[in-house]
Amino acid sequence: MTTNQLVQEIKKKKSFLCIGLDVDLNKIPEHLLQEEDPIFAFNKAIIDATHHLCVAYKPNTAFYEAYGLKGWKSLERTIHYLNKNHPKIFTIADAKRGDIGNTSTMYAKAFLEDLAFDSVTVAPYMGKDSVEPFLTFKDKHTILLALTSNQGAFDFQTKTIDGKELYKQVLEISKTWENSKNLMYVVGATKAEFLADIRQIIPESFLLVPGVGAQGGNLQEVCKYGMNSQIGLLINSSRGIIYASKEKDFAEAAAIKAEELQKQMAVELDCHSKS
Ligand SMILES: O=C(O)c1cc(=O)[nH]c(=O)n1[C@@H]1O[C@H](COP(=O)(O)O)[C@@H](O)[C@H]1O
Repeated sequence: MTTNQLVQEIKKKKSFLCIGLDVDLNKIPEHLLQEEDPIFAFNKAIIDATHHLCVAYKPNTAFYEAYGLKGWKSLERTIHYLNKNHPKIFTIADAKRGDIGNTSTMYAKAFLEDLAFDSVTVAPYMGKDSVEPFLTFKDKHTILLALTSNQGAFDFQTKTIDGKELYKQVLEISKTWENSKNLMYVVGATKAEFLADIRQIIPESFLLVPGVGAQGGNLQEVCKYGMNSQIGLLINSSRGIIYASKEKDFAEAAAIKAEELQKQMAVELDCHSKS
């Protein structure tokens, strides 16, 4: 999917919501455990109930890899279901990969070619040659970790090296890489106060912003400092939506939570279009 297509969908649905499909078998309704593939059954119900409210889904691959081959099969079924039934929805493999060049090429093939996600999250720590293989795929996107939502972000990312914070160097240096137009960046919603500075460096890029809901990030703050002329934001919530209920009404409860966020986003989009 191109960035333009994503922007069109955001405007059409009045939503820049990304729903995180982080499925934990201990947290899903018990009746689903009788299904042949409980993870896919859960995801399908969540997708069927929420697809009109969001523009992206983000399965975090850890939640699938944890269940071995069965988990990988559930991930494959989920992405196939999305690509077949909702081709205009942006898909993110949250895999946080990155390695020496030839290995990164294989990671990129796994997520962008074989599973056919629109994008994959990548760690920048190993540098240019570890990220560039992901950037060669046409109309696919590499979402680079810039300033993450967790407390550990202050261990390295905000440290000053050669007179500048490390996360700012990630943003500046990655902009110079080949096919950098295919880059998006992760900035945690819990770090909204950094967004004004971040927008100085990457005014045009899309940001994936996790951390609203369970981690306490504030949607309005993120919009105030993070929105650009093309909206430029995908705000993710995982647990806050998908585990709204552990009963048979889990999908309806998820839709209610998703709609709450979508409505707040519609207000932000209205204000933005008038300003
Ligand atoms: O790359 C991510 O998506 C990510 C980056 C980050 O800085 N913080 C963060 O929470 N995430 C992911 O976003 C999701 C957040 O989930 P909830 O806290 O349940 O909404 C999880 O899949 C995290 O792995």
